[in-house]
Amino acid sequence: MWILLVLPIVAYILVHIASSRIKSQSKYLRNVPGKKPFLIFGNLLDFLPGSIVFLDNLMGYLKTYGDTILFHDGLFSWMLVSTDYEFNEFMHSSSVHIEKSNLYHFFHGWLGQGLLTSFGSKWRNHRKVITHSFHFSILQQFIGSFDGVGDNLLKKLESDAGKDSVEISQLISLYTLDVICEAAMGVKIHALDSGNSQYVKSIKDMCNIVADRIFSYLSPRLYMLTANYYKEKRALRIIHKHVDAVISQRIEEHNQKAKKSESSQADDFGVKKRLAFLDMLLDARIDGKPLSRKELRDEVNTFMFEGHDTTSSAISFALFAIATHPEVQGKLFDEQTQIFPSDWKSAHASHKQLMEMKYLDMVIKETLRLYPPVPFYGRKLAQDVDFKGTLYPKGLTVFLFPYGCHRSAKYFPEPEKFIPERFENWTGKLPYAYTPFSAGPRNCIGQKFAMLEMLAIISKIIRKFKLAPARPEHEMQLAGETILISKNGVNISLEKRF
Ligand code: HEM
Repeated sequence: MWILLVLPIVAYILVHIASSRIKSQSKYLRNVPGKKPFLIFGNLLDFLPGSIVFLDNLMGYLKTYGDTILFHDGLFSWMLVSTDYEFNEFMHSSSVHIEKSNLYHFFHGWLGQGLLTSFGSKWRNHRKVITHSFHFSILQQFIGSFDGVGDNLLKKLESDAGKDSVEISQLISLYTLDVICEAAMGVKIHALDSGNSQYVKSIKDMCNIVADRIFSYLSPRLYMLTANYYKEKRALRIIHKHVDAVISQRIEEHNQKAKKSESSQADDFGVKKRLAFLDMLLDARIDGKPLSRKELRDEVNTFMFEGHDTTSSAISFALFAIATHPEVQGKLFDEQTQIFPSDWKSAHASHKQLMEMKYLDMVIKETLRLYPPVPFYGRKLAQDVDFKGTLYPKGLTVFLFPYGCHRSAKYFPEPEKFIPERFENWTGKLPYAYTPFSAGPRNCIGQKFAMLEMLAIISKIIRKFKLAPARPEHEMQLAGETILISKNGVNISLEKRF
């Protein structure tokens, strides 16, 4: 009975919200095309299957309606998706519209106000001090980690050599987790050896939970009734406990630093001290003050998230592309044997040698074009924007969509084909059409680290193994979650070269 009373009230409120929104928006977003929204569901019904249809449907919208379109996110809230070059240039280069969209709230429990999620003066101050940690001279010391952990990855892959079909993305993801853990915190977690330790499992759980939440459309209150809510709480407890313990240990060591000589230090986890990002954060000062424990934790967690799934996605897709393009693999192997004429089987690449791998560099760039690990990212307009005669309202969510730009024939001829040579003379060409690492003030701070890591590990793998398509050939199901993944794995086959 009560429902008969409540329903009209709810309907009245919804219509009221809708009409007042429409009224207040009438001078905005005039003539911006998009699929007609359906009642309060907007365009959401097209996206109900979730991440598996997200990229294709958005691509379909862009093809049908134009380069800059409106997407109705249900309950009358609008999002703008754009692959228009000038609009991309405007958004990326702006130092005003740098706040992330509301979708990033799902990260807050984990990453707090780290570099990815913060904005305003907090972001500016942190970006300034953290930029020093990514100086070339500091990045060079991580090459040892890429190589050491890489040897362990090769051993694991060896046991799969000769099989018809090997799913590589899980192992690669443990490799990148081991690497980033050494780099961010200076500790070994041996993810490759014990992939289901509580900490490793909790990080994986958090990546999945955030991706699920983005596509679940549940309100925060209803989310609290789901199993994921409790899984998230548990995962965060484990992650925060682990990171807090490492921070405490490092602070203790920093306090005792003067008493010990650097060279004799080795921590409880057995890593001889090369400086980790955390060490540099401990030395950082903002307005003369050190970062608080919470700030340190947020930054470390941000590196752990941004620094492992992204590179893992890129390396897995690169190996898939190499396995399915024998002519590309031939050129890659020739380049390796030229750089290491006598010892290609065992060489540990130096920074200088990594920089000589020009063809591999192009293969990685082409991989990041076809398979950008971050297929989209969102901003919130900080003020009204008048762009090419259209007024966009303050607060509007803007989706920047590298996956769409990278696959547009306007910017890349034959966009579906894997052609590394297109990057031969790329420098300076259309920088806002190719943004795997974003661009402008909020670009990826870890770009150089990631490029070195990818060069180092792919060089090792292609010197050790000849890659080939899986038997039967594997067709990947790409899905745009927070990271680009293949829902059915990334399968190839490997033969040992020696
Ligand atoms: C292939 C590997 C990588 C790709 C494709 C990638 C891509 C990106 C993209 C597109 C953004 C912008 C995201 C947004 O606006 O929401 C970003 C931001 C960021 N990335 Fe990366 N990333 C990679 C590796 C790394 C690594 C290895 C690290 C750390 C060691 C890292 C740390 C960060 C951080 C801290 C930010 C936030 C920067 C800021 O807002 O100031 N990334 N990355």
